[in-house]
Amino acid sequence: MIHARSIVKNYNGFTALDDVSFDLEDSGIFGIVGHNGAGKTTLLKIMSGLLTPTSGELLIDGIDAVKHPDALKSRLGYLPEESRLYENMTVGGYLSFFGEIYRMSPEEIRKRSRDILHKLDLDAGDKKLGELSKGMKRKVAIARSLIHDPSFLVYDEPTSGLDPMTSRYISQFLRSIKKEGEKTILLSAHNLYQVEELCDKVLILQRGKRLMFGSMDELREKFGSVTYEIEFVVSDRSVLRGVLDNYEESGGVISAKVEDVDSLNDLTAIIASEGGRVKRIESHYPSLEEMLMQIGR
Ligand SMILES: Nc1ncnc2c1ncn2[C@@H]1O[C@H](COP(=O)(O)OP(=O)(O)OP(=O)(O)O)[C@@H](O)[C@H]1O
Repeated sequence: MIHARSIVKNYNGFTALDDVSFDLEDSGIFGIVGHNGAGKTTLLKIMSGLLTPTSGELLIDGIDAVKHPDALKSRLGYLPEESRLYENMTVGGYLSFFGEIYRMSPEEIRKRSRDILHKLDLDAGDKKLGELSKGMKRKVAIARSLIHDPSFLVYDEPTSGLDPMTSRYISQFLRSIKKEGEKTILLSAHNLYQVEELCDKVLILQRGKRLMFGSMDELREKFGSVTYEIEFVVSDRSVLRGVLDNYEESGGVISAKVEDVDSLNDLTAIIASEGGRVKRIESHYPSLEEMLMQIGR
């Protein structure tokens, strides 16, 4: 469905994207993450035909998006990081304006606007766009991206700057679109918990380069840093010397973090041989946030 090959983008000699490739075969939600300046917006703009890459190939649904970005237009719904709305228009007027650009009939526009606004739980009445709250404005921008029922959505930071309730609502809304199974959604986000929760695949960019790409499970595996939390009791703590140096104790129960499975096996063998008892072992997989913190800029 989407094939990106060796995408490079130079801005006046500065390389913002450096040889980025990936393939997406199915519908679903695909997240792009990375620190500030990693190249997320640049990649999303290229994906939506707003920016031409310096080199590289991009095929979306068989369309060459580098040579024929206009051919993508009717299939694409783009949500920029900050959308400027026409302050004096009403929500209905605004959606009609864009529906007409996509040559939709007044009836189609009315029906589609009603459905989308209902799904987004947005009832702005006759208020002008300039009078709406930030969350409502974001919902209007999302409604606009969907008015022509595109199959491919490119959302730059869809929930940035929104309160937790609105942000959650938009996440759920994206999940409901995903459930319908007809659209591919590409999004960038700094809210990494949201990305973990929503996205089928994640691309991690670091200074313009593809650092990792895959499902959360694949990323965790590649990262290879499962740690273990263990709670146990053992009467003679001196047996832990050299095996477990840092631990906490409360009410006779020792709790500790163990960095790998071999150390965990060594520790549980000692506990058993000393007549102790393991109360709990939990594996801890790194979150996307922990991965990005470890990766650094
Ligand atoms: N028009 C431009 N001219 C020159 N440099 C640019 C331009 N647009 C972006 N850049 C540079 O390209 C790099 C990537 O920018 P981009 O906006 O794609 O990053 P980002 O990952 O979206 O960042 P953020 O998370 O802060 O939004 C940055 O170093 C930025 O300064």
